[in-house]
Amino acid sequence: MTSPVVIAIDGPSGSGKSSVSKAVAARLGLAYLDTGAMYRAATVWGMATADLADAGAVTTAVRAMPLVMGLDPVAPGVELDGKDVAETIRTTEVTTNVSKVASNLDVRAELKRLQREIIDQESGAQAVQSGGRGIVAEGRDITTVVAPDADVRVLLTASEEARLRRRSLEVHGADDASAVEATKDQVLRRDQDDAKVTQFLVAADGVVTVDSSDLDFEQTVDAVLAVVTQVTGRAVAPSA
Ligand SMILES: Nc1ncnc2c1ncn2[C@@H]1O[C@H](COP(=O)(O)OP(=O)(O)O)[C@@H](O)[C@H]1O
Ligand SMILES: Nc1ccn([C@H]2C[C@H](O)[C@@H](COP(=O)(O)OP(=O)(O)O)O2)c(=O)n1
Repeated sequence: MTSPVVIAIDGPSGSGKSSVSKAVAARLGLAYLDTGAMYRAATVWGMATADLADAGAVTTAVRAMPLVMGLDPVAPGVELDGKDVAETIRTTEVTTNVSKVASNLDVRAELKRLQREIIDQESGAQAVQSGGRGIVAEGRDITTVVAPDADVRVLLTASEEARLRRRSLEVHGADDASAVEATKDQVLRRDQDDAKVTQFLVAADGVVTVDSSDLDFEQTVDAVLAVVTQVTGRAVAPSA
């Protein structure tokens, strides 16, 4: 039996972190943690119970946030106060506001603590006992701050053009000039704001860069799986 593995994946908006990480976790039979979903849930909770302009009140709210993260890569799920908020956390209003909450360093400390707890639970002694195989965690600071000791660390990048086109297709169902323009705030402005508190544009020492600009989705998943095999020696089961 192989010991549990921790795979950390960071990258900018639209680089494919969430979709690729889910596919990698599913292929390897690992748990999946979407840390961006935790910042989004913190934003929903902050908007519902505090004033987002009041950093102290948001911190207090997030410390008491009744959040449950689903770790199944096929159906991850996010629950806040017993309610499924998987769709709410992806609304434009939340996307527009999330960087405000993510730039609060006390909120970051609290979410990092929760993220480490989940990663330990899926990769530590408890996981070995329960037959857990490990976890893929993705976000902006997983390779550098949350899990710098991860077995595999990947920075997933893509050109600005490719990222805008993908997000535009996803959100507006089109990638013509006006759809791409309407996506810029969600991608470029947000990356600019996020880059003030996290370092996800350049790979840190020991982090392998996978550039997906000219790869399709399956090729990107294969490229990340190849890094996993190269770094850990784990063979990847062929897809069904
Ligand atoms: N290599 C790729 N080629 C084309 N489209 C991709 C690729 N990787 C991801 N996508 C698509 O781009 C969109 C954004 O991907 P997502 O995983 O949400 O990015 P991120 O989590 O980095 O913001 C999704 O619709 C996804 O299916
Ligand atoms: N580890 C993380 C993950 C996300 N964030 C912040 C930055 C992002 O704007 C938000 C939402 O992250 P998410 O991964 O859902 O963003 P995408 O829309 O997939 O690009 O959370 C962070 O600061 N640190």
